[in-house]
Amino acid sequence: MCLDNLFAVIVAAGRSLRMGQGINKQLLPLGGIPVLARSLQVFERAVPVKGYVLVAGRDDVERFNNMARQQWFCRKLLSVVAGGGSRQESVFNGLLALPRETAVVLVHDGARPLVYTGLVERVAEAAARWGAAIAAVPVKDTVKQAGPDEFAARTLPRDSLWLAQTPQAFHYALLVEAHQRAREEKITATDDASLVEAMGRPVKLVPGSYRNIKITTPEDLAVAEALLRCSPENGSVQIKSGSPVSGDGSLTH
Ligand SMILES: Nc1ccn([C@@H]2O[C@H](COP(=O)(O)OP(=O)(O)OP(=O)(O)O)[C@@H](O)[C@H]2O)c(=O)n1
Ligand SMILES: C[C@](O)(CO)[C@H](O)COP(=O)(O)O
Repeated sequence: MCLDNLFAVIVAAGRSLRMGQGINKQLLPLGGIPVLARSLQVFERAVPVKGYVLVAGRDDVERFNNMARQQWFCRKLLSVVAGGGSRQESVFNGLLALPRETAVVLVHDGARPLVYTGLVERVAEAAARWGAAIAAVPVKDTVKQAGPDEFAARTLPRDSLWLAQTPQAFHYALLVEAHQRAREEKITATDDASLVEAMGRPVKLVPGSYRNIKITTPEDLAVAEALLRCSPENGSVQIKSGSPVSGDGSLTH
């Protein structure tokens, strides 16, 4: 599938509970620019992206729309819609607001402001080719699965573990179907790729960047500030030796 009709959904309708009481992390300054503004600017600069829908908290729709258009000069912004009680619901609301001609859709967390155009484009290209693709990075720590009372029940084989990031990209019809089936079958997930996997469809892993962190707790903002002051724009991970790598450089899993 070609990338002629590539659109995006940027989700920013969460409650920022892990950041602290009464804070909207999307508007916290990062290097003097709001977190969300940084994320949106990357999609403004990503040439293949024709436009995007922003999903905001129900009480923030008008405010985010005004800021995006008047302060952040978001020319590709198609509309701002209200989110839902979960990230999954917010994504679905965004999908329904996209143009009918959408062929491939990118879904990105507004809380990941250090994303960069190269990663957006690579994930979109992989999704156009394979149907579904996500940015991901290899796990660096050893991961334990907890049993009851927080005793380590199992150590997971680190070589096969990746941390999913966003953007995540899909053939539009596939992602809409995955969300619709999840609603019917009461499947909930913390990322969109899980819903596609639940349909038995493969999801390509595209090497992301350890810089592409999600601003979740206060420490993340401090890390992001430090990252802004150092390391290159696109710190893509080096593909691990021995990982199955397909011709386009993305990884199978
Ligand atoms: N109902 C929701 C929940 C999350 N998100 C968005 O999904 C991204 C990832 O979610 P997360 O980092 O968990 O954000 P919050 O839900 O705001 O964080 P918390 O769980 O700490 O409240 C964020 O950009 C967030 O705004 C959303 O649009 N709608
Ligand atoms: C989609 C995601 O960013 C992939 O790592 C993550 O699952 C979002 O989780 P959150 O709890 O909604 O932040």
